[in-house]
Amino acid sequence: KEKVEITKEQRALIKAILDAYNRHQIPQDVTKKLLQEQYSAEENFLLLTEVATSQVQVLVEFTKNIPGFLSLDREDQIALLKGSAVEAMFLRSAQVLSKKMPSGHIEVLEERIRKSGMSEEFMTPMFNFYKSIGELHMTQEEQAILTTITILTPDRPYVKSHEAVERLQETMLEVLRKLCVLQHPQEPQYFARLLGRLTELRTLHHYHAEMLTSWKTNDHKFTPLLCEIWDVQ
Ligand SMILES: CC(C)NC(=O)n1c(-c2ccccc2)cc2c1CN(S(=O)(=O)c1cccs1)CC2
Repeated sequence: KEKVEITKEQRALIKAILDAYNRHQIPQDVTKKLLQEQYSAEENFLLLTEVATSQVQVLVEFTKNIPGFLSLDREDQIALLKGSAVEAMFLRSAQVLSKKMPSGHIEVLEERIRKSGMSEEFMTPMFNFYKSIGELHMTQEEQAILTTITILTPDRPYVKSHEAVERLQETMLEVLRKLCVLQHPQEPQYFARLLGRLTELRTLHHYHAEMLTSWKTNDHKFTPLLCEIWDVQ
């Protein structure tokens, strides 16, 4: 039986990331709006745009607190943010939905999301992903570090210093591996299941790109920040 121990440095890393993750949350009022009275598909779309935009702002702030991120090449920092924004948004959405919410809130949120002009074939994989994340019952640390690993993916488009990013990601992967062994001793495959979710995230990223084109054709407007981070228009 492997004796797993988290080093002092790794504990400091976990603390830094968890603090940043908890400090940079989407403002409650923005997500609360999603729960208010009945909206039309158009209004739901606008609300999601607002929530997604605020999530990107939160993502940028969170990323700046990832140890080592700001020492990366400046252009690589942008490439990593743009490459991971959609996946980080779906991960955060899944975490929002898997949180203990007052009964009925989840259903209302799901209803708002379903009725926002999104194509049906995108709904199924998206809600399957939310469900598969919810079933993992991730701890806060695991959520924060999994988001960090997603951001530090070396093979995003236009990343130049692949090795520098890979080194940072490997450090985070080792921390997550140890956390999984320590926090889920009965599930030896838990770490592998978490990494499997990252693969599922990439397929959602692909669906999302297709969605954007369909929204564009139906003349849906996005905010300048979403257009910038998603390379739209
Ligand atoms: C919490 C934030 C990050 N989640 C969020 O913005 N959601 C949520 C969501 C999930 C669970 C709880 C609350 C909200 C569902 C969807 C989005 C955004 N996208 S989108 O970015 O493609 C978008 C499409 C049109 C305008 S913005 C569409 C799907």
